[in-house]
Formats: sequence, C-alpha cells, structure tokens
Amino acid sequence: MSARSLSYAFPDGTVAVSGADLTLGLGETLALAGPSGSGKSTLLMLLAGILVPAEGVVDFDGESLSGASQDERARVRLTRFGFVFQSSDLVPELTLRENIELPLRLTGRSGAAGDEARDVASRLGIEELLDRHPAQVSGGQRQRAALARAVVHRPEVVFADEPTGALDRESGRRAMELLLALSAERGASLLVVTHDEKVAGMLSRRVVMSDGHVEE
Ligand SMILES: Nc1ncnc2c1ncn2[C@@H]1O[C@H](COP(=O)(O)OP(=O)(O)OP(=O)(O)O)[C@@H](O)[C@H]1O
Repeated sequence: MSARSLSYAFPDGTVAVSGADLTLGLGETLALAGPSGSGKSTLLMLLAGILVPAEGVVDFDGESLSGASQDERARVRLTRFGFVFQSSDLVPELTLRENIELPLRLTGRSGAAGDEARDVASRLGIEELLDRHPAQVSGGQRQRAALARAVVHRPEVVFADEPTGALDRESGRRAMELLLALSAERGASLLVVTHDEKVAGMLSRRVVMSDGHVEE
C-alpha cells in the first residue's frame, strides 16, 4: 500500500499530518516512530481508511482507498485489515473466544470461526482461557486475545498502534514476537506505531515522523 502527500487537520484546526509519503510493501514489517504528537496515530488512521485525508491519496491493492465510499472503506477494514491498539479494546460482554471470532462472524464466515479461533489462540497460549471474559484474565492475556482477533481472518495488513504500550518489557517483547510470527505465517504486512526502540528494532524497516511528515 502507498500514501502520497497526505494531509489531515482535525475539526479544531490542528494539522496532524502534512505532506506525508509512505509505502508499505507486501509482507513488509514497518515501524513508525517519532516524538509524541508528530502524527503517527493519525497517519495510521489515514492509511487504514478510518480517516480520509484532506489532500493526497492512499492506494491499496491498486485502488484508491482514500477515494472510496465510507461503506467500501468499512468493508476493506473488516475483511482485509487487522487492528491492535494499546488497550486491547475487547468487547467486555463477550468471552475471549467470541471476541476472537468476531472478524469472521461479522463477515459471514461463522462456519470456520471456531476452528480458526482455537488455532490462533493455541499459538498464543491462551486456549485454556477462551471461555473467560476479558475482565477475568490478565492485561497480557487480554492483549494476546487482541492479537488473535487482529489476525484470525488472515488480513493482508495488520495495523498496530503501540501494541505493547500497556505491557511490561518482557511481555511486550513476547507479544511482538508472536505478532511478527503470525503476520509472517499469514503473509500479512505489518505497520507498528511505537516509541520503543527495541520494538522498532524487531521490524524490517523503521521510518520516523516529525511534524506531520515522514522522514525516512
Ligand atoms: N481528535 C483530535 N482533535 C484535535 N487534535 C488532535 C486529535 N487527535 C490528535 N490530535 C492532535 O494531532 C497531532 C498528532 O496527533 P497523533 O495522535 O497523531 O500523534 P502521535 O505521534 O501518535 O502521538 P503519541 O505518540 O503521543 O501518541 C497532535 O498535535 C495532537 O494533539
């Protein structure tokens, strides 16, 4: 996927991204680093079609994502992208199994959901916890369930915004290893927003944002 000359301002006038260019190759793992407020999370949301740039273009698989309708962008996000955020943002009323199955159930693939969820949960060492609710497991286990949910539907791109930010160093390293292994097995590209140099060092390429644009 590629982004050219992206600019975005929030409704209050804050210019968060200004003239940003970025390319994410097939299967590539990329760290997006840079100081607080430099526009990393906003750029992630523009690339993922959550926000639409005021200027510039985001292309994904030969099509303009930034020019697509809201429904089409939602469909691409649900079927072809996976997401991990700092706080695992699982649905509290659902069990871990139901949370992990969600991307498959929402796209009409309920048939495979049980097996796929169990497979990915066992890779992450949480298969014994699948009947518990998020409040009944640890923060690290919640984050593993969020990683499972991000990859269960075999997305082409996984977007992760400070995925290890709420974990201690060792759990964070382990979670990143799992995210990298799962992305590689599934052929997904991976974009990780991170402050952590150790996390950035685990990825194949690192770019730095400064004042809303990307400095290679
Ligand atoms: N909803 C919002 N409304 C107005 N301004 C916002 C909003 N969200 C972010 N901003 C501003 O946009 C700029 C970029 O924010 P962004 O969250 O993209 O930076 P970041 O590099 O991800 O920061 P951090 O590392 O602290 O998470 C900042 O100046 C921020 O204050």
